[in-house]
Amino acid sequence: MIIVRNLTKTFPATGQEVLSRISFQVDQGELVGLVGSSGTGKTTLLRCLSLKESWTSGQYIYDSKDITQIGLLEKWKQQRHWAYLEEKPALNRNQSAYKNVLPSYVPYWRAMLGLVSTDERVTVMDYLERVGLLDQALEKAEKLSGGEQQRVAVAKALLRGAKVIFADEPVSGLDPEAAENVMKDLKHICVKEKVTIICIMHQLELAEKYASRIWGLNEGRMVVDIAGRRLTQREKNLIFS
Ligand SMILES: Nc1ncnc2c1ncn2[C@@H]1O[C@H](COP(=O)(O)OP(=O)(O)OP(=O)(O)O)[C@@H](O)[C@H]1O
Repeated sequence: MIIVRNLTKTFPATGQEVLSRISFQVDQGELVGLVGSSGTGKTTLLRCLSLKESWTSGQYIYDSKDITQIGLLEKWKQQRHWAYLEEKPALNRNQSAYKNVLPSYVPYWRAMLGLVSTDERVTVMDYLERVGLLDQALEKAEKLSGGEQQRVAVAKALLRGAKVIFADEPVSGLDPEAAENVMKDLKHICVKEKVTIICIMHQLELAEKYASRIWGLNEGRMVVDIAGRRLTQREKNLIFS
């Protein structure tokens, strides 16, 4: 479970308060759709939650541990339970999906030398199957569609044992069908693997359809925090006005 109290972020260079006293609670296995107009602080919120960005103030509790009180080493260990999915996954385009995923499960040097046991190979293939990529496992990453590349990134996160995935617009740039498929995958993973996913979404309809929780940000404030469903016009006005 994640509990955040009064998260505030000011960038020292500009003095701009980008996030203002944001508080929420998220249970394990939730799929949170984070929506809001451009420049309202969605990426900054995701980066703060994944500790890629420092907090100006606030309290952060994850699995009953107060993250705001722990040292650098503990924070680094904590981050290993989390994965950050970029809009465009950083994959080795000349390597197969399988080889891209392998180092997330076995040490890099063993993956490079091919020193992989049958058990490890089966586990990696099993995870590729879970994200619907079994048939494309040996396909070079450059041959995979945008949606399939996102699935490779998800398989990597799952193999690393990620309990929380922060996804920065994972369906941006995908055609509508691919976007729906990625969202279905993410939803499936939340339910089956009990992974929590916090996902920036530009398409409100997808958030309404797939998210179990919707957060609306407006000028750095959380103006809507509701269970996933169609938003009322009033809620849309609060977020997008
Ligand atoms: N490193 C930084 N230093 C100073 N200001 C920043 C920095 N990063 C972001 N900002 C500012 O913070 C505000 C929120 O930016 P952010 O990228 O979080 O918004 P967003 O909602 O994700 O936007 P978009 O939907 O366009 O990606 C913007 O005004 C931006 O200029």
